[in-house]
Amino acid sequence: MKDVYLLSGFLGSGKTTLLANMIGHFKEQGLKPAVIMNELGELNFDSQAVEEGVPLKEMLNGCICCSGSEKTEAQIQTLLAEAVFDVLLIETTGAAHPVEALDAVYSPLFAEELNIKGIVTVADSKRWLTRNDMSPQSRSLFLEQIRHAHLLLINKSDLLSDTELATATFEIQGINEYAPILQTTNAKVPLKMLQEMQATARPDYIEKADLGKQLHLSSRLVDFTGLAFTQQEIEDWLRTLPTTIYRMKGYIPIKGNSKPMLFQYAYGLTQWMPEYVKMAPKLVIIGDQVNDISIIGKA
Ligand SMILES: Nc1nc2c(ncn2[C@@H]2O[C@H](COP(=O)(O)OP(=O)(O)OP(=O)(O)O)[C@@H](O)[C@H]2O)c(=O)[nH]1
Repeated sequence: MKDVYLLSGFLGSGKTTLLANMIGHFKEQGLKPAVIMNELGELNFDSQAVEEGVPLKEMLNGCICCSGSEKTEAQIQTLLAEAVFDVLLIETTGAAHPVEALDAVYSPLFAEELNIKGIVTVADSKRWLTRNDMSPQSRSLFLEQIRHAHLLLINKSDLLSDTELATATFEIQGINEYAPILQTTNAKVPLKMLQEMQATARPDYIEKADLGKQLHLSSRLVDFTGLAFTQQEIEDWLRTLPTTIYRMKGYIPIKGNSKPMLFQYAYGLTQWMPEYVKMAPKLVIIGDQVNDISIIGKA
């Protein structure tokens, strides 16, 4: 399995600086990192931060979330097919919502090959103190990026006084009490903290994880091999789920159909599409407390 890290944070918060640090860490361990970066502009200046020899896919003119998750899926598939790497680092644009970013990298097609370690959010501490000057939309995105992080860096701590830093840390911790939180300068994070991240609910992990950890935004892969449902049964099951299940995608075996149907669920809306290739009947579920929900057809 290849570990995947998503780097989230506002424009200029220090994501590229973190990316360079992480590449250094993994190389020291003898691991080969690959990188997907995306920029809103025409030219990606940040890619200069990635050293030569690191497989790099750039997505220009869009971000992971709004250019469609298919594009990211295709890029990851190309990387898996063509490049030799152990760890995948994905820098999202500052405008990316973390749920969308996670959604884009979690496909049933390669769920068994990738181990999503989670989202590292770089929070610009200086900006945090002046967040009330931001537009309501930007401020809300800033909060979402903090709320859904699996590891939180309170970066640019060198620009704050001790009192300001304590205030920022206390306030940010109040929004996300589950993620480990670290005050950083130049996004310097110890390798151990990265290695301890885990956002994928695998059976062995579910048993071991303590309750606090299970509250994170996480994903879960369900295998429907040997089962079949009617679309109505699935729709009825969806209505029993909590609103903190944000997203599902995958292939669901339907009674009377020889091939599982492509299924998408986002914010209460479902979409069914016939699939002409026989895909493995697997479904990815993304949400908070994803381990706790009961799965249709499973005891
Ligand atoms: N003072 C200070 N500057 C920092 C720190 N971390 C990063 N910077 C600087 O902040 C600027 C932005 O850092 P980047 O790493 O490019 O931030 P980014 O989030 O990738 O920015 P975008 O790609 O524009 O979204 C750079 O000039 C960094 O050198 C820090 O802890 N303290």
